Amino acid sequence: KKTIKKDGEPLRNPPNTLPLVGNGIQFLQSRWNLLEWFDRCQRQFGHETLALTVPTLPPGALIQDPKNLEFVFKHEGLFTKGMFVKRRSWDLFGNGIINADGDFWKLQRKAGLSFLTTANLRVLTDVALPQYLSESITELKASTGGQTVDLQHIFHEITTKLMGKMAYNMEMHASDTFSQSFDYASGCTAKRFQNPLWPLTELIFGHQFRKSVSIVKSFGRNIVTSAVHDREKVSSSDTSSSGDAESKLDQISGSLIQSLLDAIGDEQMVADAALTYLSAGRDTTGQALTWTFYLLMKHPLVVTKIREEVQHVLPGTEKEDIDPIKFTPVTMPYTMAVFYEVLRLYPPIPFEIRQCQEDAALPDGTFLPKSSVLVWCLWAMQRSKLTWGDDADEFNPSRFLDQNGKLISRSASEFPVFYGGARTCLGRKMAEAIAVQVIPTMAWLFEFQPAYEGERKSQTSLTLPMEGGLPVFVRENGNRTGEKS
Ligand code: HEM
Repeated sequence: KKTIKKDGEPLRNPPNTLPLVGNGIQFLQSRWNLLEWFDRCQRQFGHETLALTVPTLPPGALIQDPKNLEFVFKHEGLFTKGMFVKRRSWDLFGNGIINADGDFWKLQRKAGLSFLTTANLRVLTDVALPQYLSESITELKASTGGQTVDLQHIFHEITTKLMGKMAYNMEMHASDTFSQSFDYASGCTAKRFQNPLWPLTELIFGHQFRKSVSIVKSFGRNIVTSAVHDREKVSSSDTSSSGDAESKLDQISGSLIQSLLDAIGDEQMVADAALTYLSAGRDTTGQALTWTFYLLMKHPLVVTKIREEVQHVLPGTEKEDIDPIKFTPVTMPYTMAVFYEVLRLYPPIPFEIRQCQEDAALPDGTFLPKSSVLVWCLWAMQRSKLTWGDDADEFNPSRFLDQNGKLISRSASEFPVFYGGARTCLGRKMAEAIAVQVIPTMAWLFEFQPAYEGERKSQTSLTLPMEGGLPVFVRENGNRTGEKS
């Protein structure tokens, strides 16, 4: 029987590997402890590839070297999600793009590309986002009387409304039953990757999970029904429009679901695809904004610099004059650097798993037999001093800027937050467009103070939601000069 080897020898084991159970007990820990354990692996072993063993599961390897990751990105067909990932995430995502390979993946990717066009992103930045941002600002202004506000909810609401309207032509909210059921189901799906006995555990404790999945699936069917209804309405009505901002948004609303219906046809599969896009688009971005403000509250000098950038782009701006449309990745390099630095330390997708479809050899000489499982932990890799220097643990947005203040781009293998190669994230530009408007607008208008003590952690999920949200006190920022108050 072939085994994972390097230079004819088994790989070294990570810390806390036990006889018989290998890393099985380790994986049963909470998400937060697991992230810390992966971080210990990179601190102790650098870029070395390590063995991961869990009884009953295929042999695994933990890769930590960007060179190995580059190889994985270049050989998408060799390292796919495979049955290991699909079996665990099937209930939630079915045939959705995150789970799909081959032609069905291509169809969904093509539909996504026709949704995320430059013209549609322009409607997002010029019409939809300013509108939803302004609704959140109104809510925050109404909360300056000393009550606590959950910023994670505020950001989740912005991204939910955006995806709901633009992708599906539906009004969606972060507090919808669907959203809560999805969060619960996502947590249970993540636990399946940590617990080899999940089929048994769910047989006994899986009632709530099954209920949540059923609510999520029924919501997916609603999205499709509503899209089919929209189609019938459009074909029987006059489609001429005035060309004003509101009608531009109406024209493109639902373009993702319509492209999916065109490309796939089968309504159950379209529902799976729609739910997957919804999760990919709104959760990641909402969470990234939440961690951004968590870090900004700890780093007031960074807030000052963001405000200076606002002043530079909008000179003479007064209290209520802020025009977020002017904030773009080109005009706001410092804000972009802040966003990238947050993504480095708090990657919304903190782990990745792939399965070898054939025997393979990594650039560092590791041999992987067919069906082996390959794991990398972005959370840990992006804290590596070998890749990011001695200050890798510090929040330092300047590492993404050159001497002239221009953004430095890092290779996908060193900075894999948006993945790399053929399956690189389709929504990167959308996420950046949202971040570059939301961060400076909120930082300019408000002062946030923590309404919690200690550190915030992530709850177990497929992405990186903050456990318990981000409760803050809000007050309006009286000082618009960009200087520290
Ligand atoms: C900060 C925000 C975001 C981050 C960090 C992020 C990260 C990622 C990562 C790591 C993957 C690869 C996942 C995997 O296959 O295991 C991915 C895929 C994907 N992302 Fe994003 N994403 C973000 C925002 C968005 C947005 C706004 C959209 C818009 C709809 C989006 C759409 C997608 C899609 C469709 C895929 C699947 C691509 C494929 O398999 O070909 N993402 N993203």
